[in-house]
Amino acid sequence: MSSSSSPSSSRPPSLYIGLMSGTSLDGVDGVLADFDGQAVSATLAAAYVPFPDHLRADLMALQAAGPNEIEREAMAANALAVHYADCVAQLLLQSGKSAADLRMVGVHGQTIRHRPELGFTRQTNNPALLAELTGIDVVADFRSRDVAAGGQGAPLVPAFHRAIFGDASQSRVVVNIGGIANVSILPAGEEGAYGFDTGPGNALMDGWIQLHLQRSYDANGDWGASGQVHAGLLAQLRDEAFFRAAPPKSSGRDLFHLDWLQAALQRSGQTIPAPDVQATLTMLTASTIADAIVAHAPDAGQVYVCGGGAENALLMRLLRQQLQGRAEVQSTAVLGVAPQRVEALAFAWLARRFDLRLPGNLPAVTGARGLRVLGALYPA
Ligand SMILES: Nc1ncnc2c1ncn2[C@@H]1O[C@H](COP(=O)(O)OP(=O)(O)OP(=O)(O)O)[C@@H](O)[C@H]1O
Ligand SMILES: CC(=O)N[C@H]1[C@@H]2OC[C@@H](O2)[C@@H](O)[C@@H]1O[C@H](C)C(=O)O
Repeated sequence: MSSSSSPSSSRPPSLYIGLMSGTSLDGVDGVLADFDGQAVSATLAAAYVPFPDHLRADLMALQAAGPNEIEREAMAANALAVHYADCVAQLLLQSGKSAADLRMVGVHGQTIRHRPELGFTRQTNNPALLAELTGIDVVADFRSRDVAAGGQGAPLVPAFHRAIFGDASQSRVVVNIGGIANVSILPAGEEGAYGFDTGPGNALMDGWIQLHLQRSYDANGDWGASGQVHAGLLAQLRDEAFFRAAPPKSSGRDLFHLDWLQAALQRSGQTIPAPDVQATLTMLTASTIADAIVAHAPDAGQVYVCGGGAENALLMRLLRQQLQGRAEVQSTAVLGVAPQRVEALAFAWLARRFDLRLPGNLPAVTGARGLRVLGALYPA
């Protein structure tokens, strides 16, 4: 991938925006990318719009059952669309493009419930409002069709990781550490990409530091680094059926939330200092990712990390420690894509797939009955 100027005017518009707001609930990451055929040819702009505290709190409250949910969800969806539109405006400004130059916006929405075993996953959003506010065609709801075909609807990024990070001669693993973590296993060559959610990424660490220090995340992992990993608590946390389950598997805040942690703390029967709990949660994320790699990609020598977790120095150190002698662990930045841009770029890529009516899922990853075109169109 390279950075380049505007596309040739002799070919049809090939500019897409991807917007991702993930399980961390921190805000929306956006990119504006150009495509050549099916492949990303350049990223022209990147932007991040943080959510205000009240929207974050409203979205957090929607992760579990509560009163008047329908209205609260609808209002949160409207507020989200306004922030998405703000992100689109920033991307247009940065790149010097106008809405008319754009082909589509691919927007993930905000996961507020993920229950594929019940036949649904819900990414709340108001794509009609986003189309109205931006004047650009919007593609949304990328997960439902895969779930309708019997799949998990997640993770979706392995197909994109294969397209952008796959290598002809080297086996690679890409790890996305957002609120939840997922791995993509990319054997050398074009075939056989595989992947699944490994469990918590930053979500529990974020929740714990918020509870104790009222900070939204543990910058650099400094607070965790001031504590000691508690072996007993780590064992309690790792004794979760999800970690032992065979793929296909996906997860969310439906399972990994603060009450899940509090229950394990109670079972441990001890009062553990808060920084030690943070150190233990960081080790939980690192060790469950490493276990997944060792079990499913023992020969992959190169591990590339993306998502906000790549910024957590303690987490990266623990992951390197866990994989020492097996794999080199680096950020996707060394492959030319900043770690915080990867997921947003994935949704620009999924919008392009939709536009070309090409499948976006990998049945081997999600467990769907077959390849499916993902997304629904809201014309400008
Ligand atoms: N400097 C930093 N130090 C430590 N952690 C960081 C730093 N910057 C970001 N993070 C972590 O990354 C998180 C955001 O990551 P990201 O944007 O990948 O999440 P997301 O889009 O919600 O992901 P997903 O959809 O994959 O769950 C923050 O909540 C925080 O925990
Ligand atoms: C249901 C849902 O929103 N899942 C997210 C979440 O965040 C990380 C992990 O869990 C992954 O399964 C997925 O996101 C990425 C973008 C994916 O679909 O690949």
